[in-house]
Amino acid sequence: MEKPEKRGVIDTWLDKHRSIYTAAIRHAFVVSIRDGSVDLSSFRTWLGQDYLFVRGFVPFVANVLIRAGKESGETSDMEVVLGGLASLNDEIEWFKSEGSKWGVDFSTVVPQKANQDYRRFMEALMSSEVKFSVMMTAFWAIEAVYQESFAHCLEVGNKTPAELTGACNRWGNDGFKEYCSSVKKIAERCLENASGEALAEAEDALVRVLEHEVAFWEMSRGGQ
Ligand SMILES: Cc1ncc(CO)c(N)n1
Repeated sequence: MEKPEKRGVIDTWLDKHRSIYTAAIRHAFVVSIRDGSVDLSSFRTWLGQDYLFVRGFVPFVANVLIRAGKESGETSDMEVVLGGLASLNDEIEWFKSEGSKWGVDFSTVVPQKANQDYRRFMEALMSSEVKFSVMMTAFWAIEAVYQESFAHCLEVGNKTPAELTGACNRWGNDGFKEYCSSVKKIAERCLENASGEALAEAEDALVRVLEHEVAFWEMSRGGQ
C-alpha cells in the first residue's frame, strides 16, 4: 500500500480548479490514445511540437536547478531537479528516434501558437523576479499533467496502440510518478513558508500551466 501523501495547498488548489485540471489530464487527445481511436496525424503533430517544447523546457529546468542550489532549504532538492534534467537528456534522444520512426523531420517543424505561448510563459517564469515557490509549483504542474495523462493510457482496460506505449511509458511509468511526487513535496515545502502574495502567484501559475496544457493537447488534436 502506498503511503497517503499529506494534503497541502496544491491539493486544495487542484480541488478548487478541478474542472481545468481534469481538462488537462483527461483531454480528448489523451483519451483517444487510451481507447485506440487516436488519429496518427495528431500523434505526429504532438510529437513534433512536443520535441520543440522540450527544447524550451530544458533551459527552464536548468534554471530551476540553479535556483534550487541557491534558494532551496534541503540539499536533496537539487538532486531531484538534476534527476529531471538528466532524464530530459534521454528524452531528447527518445524524441529523435521516435521522429525517425514516424517520419517526422524535426528540422522542418514550425512551433504552433499554443507551443509559442507556452514557451513564452516558461521564459517569463525564469525571471529572477519570480519567486522560487512559484517556479517550483509551475514546474511540478508541467510534469504532473504528463504523468497523469500518460499513466491513464496505461491503466487497466486500455486499448492503447502498441506503437504508442513507448510514449505512454515515458511519462506514465512509476519512476516518473515518484519523481513528480518528490517535486510536489519540494513545492509544498516552499509554499508553506511563502507570503500571501507568493501563494496567489503560485496558484495563478498553476492554473496557467493547466490552461497551456489544454491548449497544447488541443493543438495536437488539430493535427497539422
Ligand atoms: C506540453 C508538455 N508538457 C509537459 C511535458 C513534460 O512533462 C512535455 N513534454 N510537454
